[in-house]
Amino acid sequence: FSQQRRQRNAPSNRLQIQQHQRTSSPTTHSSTSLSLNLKSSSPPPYPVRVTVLGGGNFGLALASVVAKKGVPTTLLVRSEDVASHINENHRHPTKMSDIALPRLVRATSNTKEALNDATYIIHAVPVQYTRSFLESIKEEIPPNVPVLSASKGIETSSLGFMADILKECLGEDRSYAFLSGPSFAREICEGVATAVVIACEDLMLADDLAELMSQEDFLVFTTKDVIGVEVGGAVKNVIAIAAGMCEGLGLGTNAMSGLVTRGCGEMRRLGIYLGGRPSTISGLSGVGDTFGTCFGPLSRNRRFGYRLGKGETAEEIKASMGGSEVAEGVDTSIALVKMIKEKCKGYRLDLKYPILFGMAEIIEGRMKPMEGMQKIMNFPVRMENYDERF
Ligand SMILES: NC(=O)C1=CN([C@@H]2O[C@H](COP(=O)(O)OP(=O)(O)OC[C@H]3O[C@@H](n4cnc5c(N)ncnc54)[C@H](O)[C@@H]3O)[C@@H](O)[C@H]2O)C=CC1
Ligand SMILES: O=C(CO)COP(=O)(O)O
Repeated sequence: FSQQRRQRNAPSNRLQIQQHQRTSSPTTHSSTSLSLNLKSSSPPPYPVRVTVLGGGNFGLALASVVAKKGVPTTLLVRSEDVASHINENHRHPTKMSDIALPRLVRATSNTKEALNDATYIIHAVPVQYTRSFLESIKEEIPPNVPVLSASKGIETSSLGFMADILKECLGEDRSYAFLSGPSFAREICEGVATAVVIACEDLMLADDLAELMSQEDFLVFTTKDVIGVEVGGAVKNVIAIAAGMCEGLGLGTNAMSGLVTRGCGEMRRLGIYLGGRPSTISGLSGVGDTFGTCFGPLSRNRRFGYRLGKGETAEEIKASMGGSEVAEGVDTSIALVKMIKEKCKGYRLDLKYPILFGMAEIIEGRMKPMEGMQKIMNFPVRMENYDERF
């Protein structure tokens, strides 16, 4: 990565970001919101420009984070009208439109203009659209520019994680990093304290990105465990659908807590099987994000599950969302089960991953939500943790 940075005329020393109190106030910070007041920093001491791919809620949030550090940030959106609206009004016309974006966020629908001088690219396009989107713009993406992905899930067509899709679309030689953790776009934009983790095999790049984004209210940890982080981000959305469904069915706190805990057990089992670390699964991107998504009010996946529990079908709910918002857990649930069958060896995988398999059946309409819950609850007596046997 140092070599890549030199190629982009940046100094080869690590980012030396001075820390001082932020002078500007967050955009629409409510007086009751918790701010950690930890730190703030000036922009990096050499020219950095960040391009964010994806004008959805999370693209807007991450563009705001970077711009608040004083870094010019370009948001690539698909519609020229949306770009003009953002540039004129400093807010998105429909997504979190009550929230003002920092002035350093500029939007464009012109791919070349967005990408030609990018130092870093942040990818926040939903997983299932990622491949076609990247294929359509990849000629304009300069070589060597590192990509930080913020998307969570598994592609239904390839059964790959974001790391696989990115390498297939943009090449094995480029550096990739992955941001995850409990981080709802709206709370980030409101300046409410948020902690995330950035995973990258190259810890120097993870550190640089963490320093680029860290500020008061946005705390960034790093790890080398890419697979652990990606498993957590994908599986927690499926667990969130299950948690929402539990609530929609009118089940209580005991049932929901039991289900979420057992779901985290399946996440841990899969993560370890695929080469992730148990500590990553119990960290921000695994259990941490599961807490936020299952028990907080903001999750779209949880809302999706709630409606399933109330009797709507997955197709009806998807149709009502109209493609303007994603609940990544829906497609990921189907992909997860196929991927487990393909990659994990063993007999009766459905007994090893009863919640993940059960949720896929419910989402595909092969089992009713209450039937699925009963199946999950009626398991024979066994030890709580399989690792206790060793
Ligand atoms: N919204 C949030 O709070 C968080 C979202 N994420 C992740 O970020 C990723 C992006 O999610 P959001 O920004 O919330 O999306 P969103 O639900 O706000 O919007 C979906 C976006 O997808 C874009 N889109 C639709 N069809 C497309 C296509 N064919 N090609 C390119 N783009 C297309 C639309 O422009 C739309 O803005 C997801 O993987 C999500 O799991 C991660 C953490 C928090
Ligand atoms: O990943 C998220 C928060 O960390 C967002 O979750 P939802 O997509 O369910 O809203």
